[in-house]
Amino acid sequence: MPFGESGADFAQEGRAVTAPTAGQRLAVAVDAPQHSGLDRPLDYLSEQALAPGTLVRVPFGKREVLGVVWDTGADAPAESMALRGIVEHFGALPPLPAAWRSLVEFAAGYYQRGVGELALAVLPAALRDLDAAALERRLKRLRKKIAPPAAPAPAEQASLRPLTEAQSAALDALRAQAAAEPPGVSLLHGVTGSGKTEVYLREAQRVLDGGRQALVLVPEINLTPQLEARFAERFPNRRIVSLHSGLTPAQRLAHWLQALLGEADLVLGTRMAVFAPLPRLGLIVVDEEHDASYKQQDGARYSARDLAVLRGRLERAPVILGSATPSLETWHNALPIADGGAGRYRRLVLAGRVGGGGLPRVRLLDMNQVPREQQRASALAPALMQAIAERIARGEQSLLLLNRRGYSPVLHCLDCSWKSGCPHCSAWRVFHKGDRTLRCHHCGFTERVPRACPDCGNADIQPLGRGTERLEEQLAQALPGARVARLDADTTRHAGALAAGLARVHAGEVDVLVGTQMVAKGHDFRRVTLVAAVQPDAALFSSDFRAPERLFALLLQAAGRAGRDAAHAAASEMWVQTWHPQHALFAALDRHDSEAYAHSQLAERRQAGLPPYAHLALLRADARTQEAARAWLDAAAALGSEAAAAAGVVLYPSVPTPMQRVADVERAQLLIECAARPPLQRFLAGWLPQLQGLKTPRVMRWAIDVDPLAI
Ligand SMILES: Nc1ncnc2c1ncn2[C@@H]1O[C@H](COP(=O)(O)OP(=O)(O)OP(=O)(O)O)[C@@H](O)[C@H]1O
Ligand SMILES: [Zn+2]
Repeated sequence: MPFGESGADFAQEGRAVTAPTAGQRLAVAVDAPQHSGLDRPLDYLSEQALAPGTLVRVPFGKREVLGVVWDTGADAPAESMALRGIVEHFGALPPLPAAWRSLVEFAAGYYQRGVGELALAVLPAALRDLDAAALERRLKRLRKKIAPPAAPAPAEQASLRPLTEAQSAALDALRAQAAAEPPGVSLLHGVTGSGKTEVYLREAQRVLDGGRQALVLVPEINLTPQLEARFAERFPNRRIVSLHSGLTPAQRLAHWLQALLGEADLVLGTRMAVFAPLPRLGLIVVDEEHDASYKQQDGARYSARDLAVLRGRLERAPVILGSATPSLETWHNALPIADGGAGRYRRLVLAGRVGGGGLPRVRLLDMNQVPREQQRASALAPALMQAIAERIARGEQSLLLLNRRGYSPVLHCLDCSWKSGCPHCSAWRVFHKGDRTLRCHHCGFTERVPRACPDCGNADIQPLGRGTERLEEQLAQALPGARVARLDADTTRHAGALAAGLARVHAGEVDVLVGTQMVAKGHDFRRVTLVAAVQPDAALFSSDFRAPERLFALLLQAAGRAGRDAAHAAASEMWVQTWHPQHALFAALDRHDSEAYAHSQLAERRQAGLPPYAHLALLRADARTQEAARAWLDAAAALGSEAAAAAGVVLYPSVPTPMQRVADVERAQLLIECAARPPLQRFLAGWLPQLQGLKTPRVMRWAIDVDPLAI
């Protein structure tokens, strides 16, 4: 359907008036928080019959707000005369599809939010500021701006390069899967550089050729501009829109409208895009499905990966979860029941790299063997520095991963015990040498570096530990003439800086790239032959049970940036500087064996009764004092203890969160655990509304996090 016509079908000439005397009764979802008593859709009257999914403006208290017609009643009975009328409806837009409403309804129930709260949170914010007339004007402008796409060229297919055998096999399986009823979920488990993206592209092609829409989710779109470019290049005659938080409100609205109107063929976006309304949805891809950024960390704390799977089921669309290092949840789901798994997904394997190059050789550098003075003098052991110098001499690139930005994580006084703490958080303030500041990475509190120790006046205050800024400086000193670049949140603050930095690496204008995890993900670097993890040990002993899983994924991803050009693969290496070279995680890394590592981790999780063998939720409380937060959680636990016991749900004692104080707010949490999901869900649904009645300190906030990623 050409763009120019699509809106017109839905236009209604009349507008509903504010106070109808009779009419249709509508349940309208509006933004009202869970457990406010108004968290179910509210009843209104409309003179005109409106379909569920229609966007409306309704009076709410003293305001007029955006709402979504959720249900429609029969003709309004007499007593409903007291109901307020809607203000108007957005007749120029088609109603949001039923599957969209089902998705929101499920997500609200599962993550314990109000339906309206979630529905409105996932609609573009710009919609709230528009009335129906303004929206119509927007649509007109949009239609003018966007020329109808040229007909897809049939020649596209011809110029494609041949698939590898593994890619063909995976595609055959995916096609069989897509034709099945229901199509189900496939895990595309492909080592780094195995050509997963090509598989997504071919599947997207099939779906677009069939007149359907494709939804492709990526962890962080800004980190991988290359991926967007690849889709644009492959489908020059298709309309591709993106949805992510980097867009202006107007852009986001325009892209969302094109998705809803069926005008966008392919939506490429971050987690929020899982809620993009797509009337012709035919495929969902979740790239790097293990990535933690699929979990929303505030408001409705949903997992876009999990919702993508649900959405596929609701809309009978095949779902592809792609990763070189699948999450343990996904592993479990992809493991046959006979092998102790859940047998829900089908696993497709791309075992080798495109072009037949091998994966980089892993070299564990035992830091215990490095003399003290050398450790103090440089972040990199001499052998590693030497290896980098050799790369430079050969015209190859090296990539150094250090997950800490700034110059040093803390400053300290050599005389007294002063350290650069944050007065507002339980954290150190990081020394940034570039602008000579101490900055808190949690609350943002920033000050000039003091000239002398604030406690004892000693002028000798020194950086302790190393961040990316310091590593960059040391490399520049140790490798005179080398072109060293750094990519982290500090150097990429300005729009376009990251893309420009990556472009320089791709163009071969950089010899050594230093960066945080943003350099490890997804990039198809062609000249990198050495990757080094400078200081990965901290995660080995974290209190968070998921930390090793995340570290393993990060290191394997990082290793995957080396030797992607088969010509250089044989000489490519992944160095790891560690104090614990015997650790099982490194042994698995050494063999690039994500399968064995996943199995051993799953066995540990099973024994410890942790996800995916148990289901968790976290109740969090923020208050002025730790006592107040804990007292509230304890009262909440007391309220729920009987029902919990009856349901087989365990309520653990309240504890301070690992980062206890942020911006002068004390934080505590209470872990909730159950062996099965449904009783946990039922318990939460019964318990949380009761918490509304608890006596709450004046300054306090609480929130529930279902399937928390970090505990
Ligand atoms: N059939 C093919 N023939 C030739 N080159 C290919 C083929 N498929 C993919 N490639 C190329 O191989 C490289 C690796 O592919 P791609 O980036 O898709 O791998 P990936 O599995 O997504 O990797 P990662 O998980 O590391 O991001 C790319 O440069 C891509 O263009
Ligand atoms: Zn702070």
